[in-house]
Amino acid sequence: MAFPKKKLRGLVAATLTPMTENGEINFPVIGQYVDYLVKEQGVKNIFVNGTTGEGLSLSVSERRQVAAEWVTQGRNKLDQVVIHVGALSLKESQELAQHAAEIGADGIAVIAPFFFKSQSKVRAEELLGGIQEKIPTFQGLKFSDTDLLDFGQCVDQNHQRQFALLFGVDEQLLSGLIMGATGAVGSTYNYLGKKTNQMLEAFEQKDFTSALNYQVTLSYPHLPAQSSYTEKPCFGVSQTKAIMTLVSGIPMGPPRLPLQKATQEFTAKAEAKLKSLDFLPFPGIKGGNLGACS
Ligand SMILES: CC(=O)N[C@@H]([C@@H](O)[C@H](O)[C@H](O)CO)[C@@H](O)CC(=O)C(=O)O
Repeated sequence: MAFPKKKLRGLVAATLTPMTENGEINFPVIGQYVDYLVKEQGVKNIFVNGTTGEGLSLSVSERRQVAAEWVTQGRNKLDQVVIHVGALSLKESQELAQHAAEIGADGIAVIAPFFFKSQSKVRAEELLGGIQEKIPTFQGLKFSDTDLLDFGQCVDQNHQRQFALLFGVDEQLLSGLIMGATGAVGSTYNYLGKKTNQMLEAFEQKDFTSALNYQVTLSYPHLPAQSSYTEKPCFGVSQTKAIMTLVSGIPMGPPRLPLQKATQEFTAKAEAKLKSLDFLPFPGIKGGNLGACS
Protein backbone atom coordinates (compact mmCIF):
# COMPACT_ATOMS: atom_id res chain seq x y z
CA MET A 1 0.00 0.00 0.00
CA ALA A 2 1.30 3.43 -0.88
CA PHE A 3 0.92 4.87 2.59
CA PRO A 4 0.53 8.62 2.85
CA LYS A 5 3.62 10.50 1.82
CA LYS A 6 2.45 13.24 4.12
CA LYS A 7 0.11 13.25 7.08
CA LEU A 8 -3.55 13.64 6.22
CA ARG A 9 -4.49 17.22 7.17
CA GLY A 10 -7.28 19.66 6.55
CA LEU A 11 -10.66 18.72 5.17
CA VAL A 12 -11.55 15.28 3.92
CA ALA A 13 -14.90 14.93 2.15
CA ALA A 14 -16.78 11.77 3.10
CA THR A 15 -18.01 11.15 -0.42
CA LEU A 16 -21.51 10.14 -1.37
CA THR A 17 -21.94 7.23 -3.74
CA PRO A 18 -23.87 8.65 -6.68
CA MET A 19 -26.72 6.42 -7.82
CA THR A 20 -29.16 6.32 -10.66
CA GLU A 21 -32.87 6.61 -9.98
CA ASN A 22 -32.93 2.78 -10.05
CA GLY A 23 -30.41 2.55 -7.24
CA GLU A 24 -27.47 1.44 -9.39
CA ILE A 25 -24.13 3.16 -8.98
CA ASN A 26 -23.75 6.10 -11.31
CA PHE A 27 -20.06 5.70 -12.15
CA PRO A 28 -19.89 8.25 -14.99
CA VAL A 29 -20.47 11.22 -12.67
CA ILE A 30 -17.56 10.43 -10.33
CA GLY A 31 -15.05 12.29 -12.54
CA GLN A 32 -17.26 15.38 -12.46
CA TYR A 33 -17.60 14.98 -8.67
CA VAL A 34 -13.78 14.99 -8.27
CA ASP A 35 -13.51 18.20 -10.30
CA TYR A 36 -16.29 19.80 -8.31
CA LEU A 37 -14.61 19.02 -4.98
CA VAL A 38 -11.23 20.30 -6.12
CA LYS A 39 -12.29 23.35 -8.12
CA GLU A 40 -15.44 24.53 -6.37
CA GLN A 41 -14.89 23.39 -2.80
CA GLY A 42 -11.11 23.38 -2.47
CA VAL A 43 -11.21 19.87 -0.98
CA LYS A 44 -8.49 17.48 -2.16
CA ASN A 45 -8.85 14.56 0.25
CA ILE A 46 -11.65 12.04 0.21
CA PHE A 47 -12.99 9.24 2.38
CA VAL A 48 -14.75 6.69 0.17
CA ASN A 49 -17.36 4.02 1.08
CA GLY A 50 -17.88 5.28 4.63
CA THR A 51 -21.21 6.03 6.29
CA THR A 52 -21.92 8.87 3.89
CA GLY A 53 -20.88 6.69 0.96
CA GLU A 54 -23.23 3.90 2.10
CA GLY A 55 -20.31 1.48 2.06
CA LEU A 56 -22.12 -1.03 4.24
CA SER A 57 -25.14 -1.07 1.93
CA LEU A 58 -23.01 -1.93 -1.10
CA SER A 59 -21.86 -5.37 -2.18
CA VAL A 60 -18.16 -6.17 -1.98
CA SER A 61 -17.99 -6.05 -5.75
CA GLU A 62 -19.61 -2.61 -5.80
CA ARG A 63 -17.28 -1.35 -3.09
CA ARG A 64 -14.28 -2.45 -5.13
CA GLN A 65 -15.61 -0.76 -8.26
CA VAL A 66 -16.45 2.48 -6.42
CA ALA A 67 -13.01 2.58 -4.78
CA ALA A 68 -11.27 1.95 -8.12
CA GLU A 69 -13.28 4.67 -9.86
CA TRP A 70 -12.43 7.31 -7.25
CA VAL A 71 -8.74 6.39 -7.34
CA THR A 72 -8.70 6.51 -11.16
CA GLN A 73 -10.61 9.78 -11.42
CA GLY A 74 -8.66 11.38 -8.57
CA ARG A 75 -5.23 10.61 -10.02
CA ASN A 76 -3.14 13.81 -10.26
CA LYS A 77 -6.09 15.82 -8.93
CA LEU A 78 -6.64 14.66 -5.36
CA ASP A 79 -4.03 14.55 -2.61
CA GLN A 80 -5.24 11.52 -0.71
CA VAL A 81 -7.90 8.90 -1.31
CA VAL A 82 -8.76 6.87 1.78
CA ILE A 83 -10.96 3.83 1.31
CA HIS A 84 -13.14 2.62 4.15
CA VAL A 85 -12.92 -1.19 4.17
CA GLY A 86 -14.78 -2.04 7.38
CA ALA A 87 -17.31 -4.88 7.13
CA LEU A 88 -19.01 -7.34 9.42
CA SER A 89 -16.94 -10.09 7.84
CA LEU A 90 -13.23 -9.91 8.56
CA LYS A 91 -12.60 -11.77 5.31
CA GLU A 92 -14.42 -9.11 3.33
CA SER A 93 -12.48 -6.39 5.11
CA GLN A 94 -9.22 -8.10 4.25
CA GLU A 95 -10.26 -8.49 0.64
CA LEU A 96 -11.19 -4.82 0.40
CA ALA A 97 -7.95 -3.73 2.08
CA GLN A 98 -5.92 -5.86 -0.33
CA HIS A 99 -7.84 -4.38 -3.23
CA ALA A 100 -7.28 -0.81 -1.97
CA ALA A 101 -3.55 -1.53 -1.94
CA GLU A 102 -3.66 -2.95 -5.45
CA ILE A 103 -5.42 0.05 -6.94
CA GLY A 104 -3.00 2.49 -5.28
CA ALA A 105 -5.23 4.07 -2.63
CA ASP A 106 -3.38 6.30 -0.18
CA GLY A 107 -4.78 4.61 2.88
CA ILE A 108 -7.58 2.54 4.36
CA ALA A 109 -9.90 3.14 7.28
CA VAL A 110 -11.81 0.54 9.26
CA ILE A 111 -14.85 0.92 11.46
CA ALA A 112 -14.79 -1.00 14.75
CA PRO A 113 -17.03 -4.10 15.03
CA PHE A 114 -20.59 -2.90 15.50
CA PHE A 115 -22.88 -5.93 15.59
CA PHE A 116 -21.46 -8.01 18.43
CA LYS A 117 -20.16 -5.16 20.48
CA SER A 118 -18.95 -4.85 24.02
CA GLN A 119 -21.34 -3.80 26.79
CA SER A 120 -19.43 -0.68 27.63
CA LYS A 121 -18.25 2.15 25.44
CA VAL A 122 -14.77 1.70 24.04
CA ARG A 123 -13.01 5.01 24.36
CA ALA A 124 -10.86 6.10 21.43
CA GLU A 125 -8.15 7.04 23.89
CA GLU A 126 -7.94 3.40 25.11
CA LEU A 127 -7.59 2.25 21.55
CA LEU A 128 -4.70 4.59 20.79
CA GLY A 129 -2.56 3.29 23.64
CA GLY A 130 0.15 1.06 22.15
CA ILE A 131 -1.65 0.74 18.84
CA GLN A 132 1.46 1.05 16.69
CA GLU A 133 2.85 -2.11 18.24
CA LYS A 134 -0.26 -3.94 17.09
CA ILE A 135 -0.72 -2.08 13.79
CA PRO A 136 2.65 -0.71 12.66
CA THR A 137 1.08 1.09 9.71
CA PHE A 138 -1.52 2.89 11.87
CA GLN A 139 -1.77 6.52 10.76
CA GLY A 140 -4.60 8.11 12.67
CA LEU A 141 -8.13 8.26 13.91
CA LYS A 142 -11.42 9.57 12.62
CA PHE A 143 -13.22 10.66 15.76
CA SER A 144 -16.97 10.68 15.05
CA ASP A 145 -18.21 11.27 18.56
CA THR A 146 -19.24 14.31 20.55
CA ASP A 147 -17.22 13.27 23.62
CA LEU A 148 -14.59 15.99 23.68
CA LEU A 149 -13.10 14.63 26.88
CA ASP A 150 -12.20 11.40 25.10
CA PHE A 151 -10.92 13.38 22.12
CA GLY A 152 -8.79 15.57 24.38
CA GLN A 153 -7.26 12.46 25.89
CA CYS A 154 -6.42 11.20 22.38
CA VAL A 155 -4.67 14.53 21.75
CA ASP A 156 -2.79 14.15 24.99
CA GLN A 157 -1.64 10.65 23.97
CA ASN A 158 -0.55 12.03 20.63
CA HIS A 159 1.97 14.45 22.13
CA GLN A 160 4.59 13.38 19.63
CA ARG A 161 2.09 14.26 16.90
CA GLN A 162 2.66 10.99 15.11
CA PHE A 163 -1.02 10.45 14.30
CA ALA A 164 -3.60 12.37 12.28
CA LEU A 165 -6.54 13.11 14.59
CA LEU A 166 -9.43 13.82 12.27
CA PHE A 167 -12.63 15.17 13.72
CA GLY A 168 -15.86 13.63 12.39
CA VAL A 169 -18.66 15.75 13.84
CA ASP A 170 -18.97 18.66 11.43
CA GLU A 171 -21.21 20.63 13.80
CA GLN A 172 -18.45 20.63 16.44
CA LEU A 173 -15.40 21.04 14.26
CA LEU A 174 -14.36 24.31 15.86
CA SER A 175 -14.35 22.65 19.28
CA GLY A 176 -12.37 19.79 17.77
CA LEU A 177 -9.80 22.24 16.40
CA ILE A 178 -9.47 23.93 19.75
CA MET A 179 -8.87 20.53 21.34
CA GLY A 180 -6.16 19.74 18.76
CA ALA A 181 -7.76 18.08 15.72
CA THR A 182 -5.34 17.97 12.80
CA GLY A 183 -8.12 17.79 10.22
CA ALA A 184 -11.70 16.66 9.67
CA VAL A 185 -13.70 14.06 7.78
CA GLY A 186 -17.31 14.87 7.06
CA SER A 187 -20.31 14.80 4.79
CA THR A 188 -20.90 18.55 4.73
CA TYR A 189 -17.45 19.25 3.25
CA ASN A 190 -18.85 17.96 -0.04
CA TYR A 191 -20.86 21.13 -0.40
CA LEU A 192 -19.52 23.43 2.34
CA GLY A 193 -15.81 22.73 1.88
CA LYS A 194 -14.94 26.21 0.71
CA LYS A 195 -16.73 27.91 3.59
CA THR A 196 -15.36 25.43 6.11
CA ASN A 197 -11.85 26.12 4.79
CA GLN A 198 -12.52 29.78 5.56
CA MET A 199 -13.36 28.75 9.10
CA LEU A 200 -10.05 26.85 9.28
CA GLU A 201 -8.22 29.96 8.06
CA ALA A 202 -9.97 32.18 10.63
CA PHE A 203 -8.98 29.66 13.30
CA GLU A 204 -5.36 29.63 12.10
CA GLN A 205 -5.31 33.41 12.30
CA LYS A 206 -6.77 33.26 15.80
CA ASP A 207 -9.84 35.16 14.64
CA PHE A 208 -12.15 33.18 16.89
CA THR A 209 -15.14 35.47 16.48
CA SER A 210 -15.22 34.85 12.73
CA ALA A 211 -14.46 31.15 13.22
CA LEU A 212 -17.42 30.79 15.58
CA ASN A 213 -19.63 32.71 13.21
CA TYR A 214 -18.70 30.27 10.43
CA GLN A 215 -19.34 27.25 12.62
CA VAL A 216 -22.78 28.42 13.66
CA THR A 217 -23.77 29.58 10.18
CA LEU A 218 -22.50 26.46 8.48
CA SER A 219 -24.01 23.81 10.69
CA TYR A 220 -26.86 24.97 12.79
CA PRO A 221 -29.28 26.52 10.30
CA HIS A 222 -29.57 23.40 8.15
CA LEU A 223 -28.51 20.35 10.17
CA PRO A 224 -31.33 19.03 12.35
CA ALA A 225 -30.63 19.20 16.07
CA GLN A 226 -29.49 15.89 17.50
CA SER A 227 -29.77 14.93 21.10
CA SER A 228 -27.84 11.71 20.57
CA TYR A 229 -25.52 12.18 17.65
CA THR A 230 -23.92 8.77 17.50
CA GLU A 231 -26.92 6.64 18.33
CA LYS A 232 -29.19 8.45 15.92
CA PRO A 233 -27.15 10.08 13.21
CA CYS A 234 -30.18 11.67 11.63
CA PHE A 235 -28.59 13.94 9.12
CA GLY A 236 -29.15 11.16 6.71
CA VAL A 237 -27.66 10.22 3.42
CA SER A 238 -30.85 11.11 1.54
CA GLN A 239 -30.65 14.68 2.85
CA THR A 240 -26.97 15.00 2.01
CA LYS A 241 -27.63 13.59 -1.45
CA ALA A 242 -30.46 16.05 -2.05
CA ILE A 243 -28.42 19.02 -0.87
CA MET A 244 -25.33 17.98 -2.82
CA THR A 245 -27.42 17.58 -5.98
CA LEU A 246 -28.80 21.08 -5.54
CA VAL A 247 -25.53 22.75 -4.73
CA SER A 248 -23.25 20.98 -7.22
CA GLY A 249 -25.74 20.21 -9.98
CA ILE A 250 -24.38 16.64 -10.09
CA PRO A 251 -27.16 14.05 -9.64
CA MET A 252 -26.54 11.99 -6.51
CA GLY A 253 -29.74 9.96 -6.80
CA PRO A 254 -31.55 8.22 -3.96
CA PRO A 255 -29.89 6.35 -1.08
CA ARG A 256 -29.52 2.59 -1.47
CA LEU A 257 -31.58 1.90 1.63
CA PRO A 258 -34.70 3.92 2.35
CA LEU A 259 -33.46 4.65 5.87
CA GLN A 260 -35.23 7.95 6.10
CA LYS A 261 -38.89 8.73 5.73
CA ALA A 262 -39.34 11.35 3.09
CA THR A 263 -41.68 14.00 4.41
CA GLN A 264 -42.98 17.10 2.75
CA GLU A 265 -42.90 18.82 6.12
CA PHE A 266 -39.18 18.23 6.52
CA THR A 267 -38.55 19.30 2.94
CA ALA A 268 -40.31 22.62 3.49
CA LYS A 269 -38.37 23.26 6.72
CA ALA A 270 -35.05 22.38 5.11
CA GLU A 271 -35.78 24.61 2.15
CA ALA A 272 -36.46 27.58 4.41
CA LYS A 273 -33.31 26.93 6.39
CA LEU A 274 -31.13 26.42 3.35
CA LYS A 275 -32.35 29.63 1.77
CA SER A 276 -31.18 31.47 4.86
CA LEU A 277 -27.62 30.44 3.98
CA ASP A 278 -27.18 33.19 1.43
CA PHE A 279 -23.86 31.82 0.20
CA LEU A 280 -25.48 28.68 -1.12
CA PRO A 281 -26.99 28.93 -4.59
CA PHE A 282 -30.13 27.01 -3.71
CA PRO A 283 -32.70 27.24 -6.44
CA GLY A 284 -35.27 25.66 -4.10
CA ILE A 285 -35.88 22.08 -3.21
CA LYS A 286 -38.47 20.34 -5.27
CA GLY A 287 -40.24 17.15 -4.36
CA GLY A 288 -39.89 15.02 -1.28
CA ASN A 289 -36.35 13.89 -1.73
CA LEU A 290 -35.15 15.04 1.66
CA GLY A 291 -35.66 12.72 4.54
CA ALA A 292 -36.36 13.08 8.21
CA CYS A 293 -34.98 10.44 10.48
CA SER A 294 -37.24 7.49 11.05
C1 LIG B 1 -22.73 9.95 11.73
C2 LIG B 1 -22.26 10.62 10.47
O1 LIG B 1 -22.80 10.39 9.42
N1 LIG B 1 -21.23 11.44 10.59
C3 LIG B 1 -20.63 12.16 9.46
C4 LIG B 1 -20.68 13.64 9.68
O2 LIG B 1 -20.02 14.28 8.64
C5 LIG B 1 -22.15 14.10 9.72
O3 LIG B 1 -22.79 13.77 8.52
C6 LIG B 1 -22.21 15.61 9.92
O4 LIG B 1 -21.59 15.93 11.15
C7 LIG B 1 -23.64 16.12 9.87
O5 LIG B 1 -24.41 15.64 10.94
C8 LIG B 1 -19.21 11.72 9.28
O6 LIG B 1 -18.53 11.59 10.50
C9 LIG B 1 -19.30 10.40 8.57
C10 LIG B 1 -18.12 9.95 7.91
O7 LIG B 1 -17.05 10.45 8.09
C11 LIG B 1 -18.36 8.84 7.00
O8 LIG B 1 -19.08 9.02 6.04
O9 LIG B 1 -17.87 7.75 7.25
